[in-house]
Amino acid sequence: MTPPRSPDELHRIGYLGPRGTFTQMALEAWEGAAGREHVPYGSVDAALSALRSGDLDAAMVPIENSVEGGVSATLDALATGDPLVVIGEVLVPITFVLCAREGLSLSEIRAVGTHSHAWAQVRGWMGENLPDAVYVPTLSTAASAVALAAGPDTPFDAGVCAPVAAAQEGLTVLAEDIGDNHGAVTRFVLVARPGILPTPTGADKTTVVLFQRTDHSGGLLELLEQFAVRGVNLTRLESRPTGAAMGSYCFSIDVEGHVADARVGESLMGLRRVCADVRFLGSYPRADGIRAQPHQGTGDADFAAARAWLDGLTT
Ligand SMILES: O=C(O)C(=O)Cc1ccccc1
Repeated sequence: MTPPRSPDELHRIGYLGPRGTFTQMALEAWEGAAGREHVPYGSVDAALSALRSGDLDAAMVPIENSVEGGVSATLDALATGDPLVVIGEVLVPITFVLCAREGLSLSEIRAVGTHSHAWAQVRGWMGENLPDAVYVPTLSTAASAVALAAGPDTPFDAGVCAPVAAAQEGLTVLAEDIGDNHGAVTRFVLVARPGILPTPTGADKTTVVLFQRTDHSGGLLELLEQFAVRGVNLTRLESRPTGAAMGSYCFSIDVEGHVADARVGESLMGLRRVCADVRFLGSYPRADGIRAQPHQGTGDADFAAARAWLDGLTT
């Protein structure tokens, strides 16, 4: 099976479903969404497995939230297993409603179902308005709405989801805009099998996962200085357990710039020398369009001039 080589060749795109999730909104907001098949999956792992096995050409998954931080299910699935690469990102503003089947009032709610990231973002509202409600995890926000609409046998009597999911399922909205942080934004990434490298735009990001050779003092500093000395700015840094042993961590990092930018490429070469493994997870245009401002001595021309100078010393 030949992997797609350009975004035009992506026909079947999966997403964390069902219909009405924030991830579906992200996929619809992606500039290349039109004219492709959008396929819902029950979990991030299911969508990424389908992508790895070739059932999908790409998948949209949540990766980071402005309030709750990284989405571990996605970070861990990308850090291990057959390689995948990020080819695009989308930012979605998040608004939650509390919904239930018709006829139920707020005071009758005993248990609330939703995605763990949604629960973390409405915890304050719940503490004030439903302090005794039990939390029941669901695989997505829309999954709670679909379950409520399907019948009375749910382990929860209300759900937290996007307004569109409550409307689609014909549920009653008991409270609107219940997020504790009204400016919350979630970042979603479009992931594909290796083979597609979006062209540099000047406003790009690169994602990598770094595995250290040994645990030693200054180990993280040693990794970060590969970026620092070349003027590469980090936009996200998270440590995640590798699962190999207690205390064994890898670092999941986003930086400004494209692997084709000399300062980023040279940083990755430096990391390749000092790390046990560097997993390249793609270079792609930034959703916010913010252009990198390389400082003096770190532009492509500076690296090329330094290389020409060195070549001149040895020829
Ligand atoms: O469950 C959803 O709707 C998702 O797309 C995942 C999610 C959950 C909470 C906030 C943002 C994204």
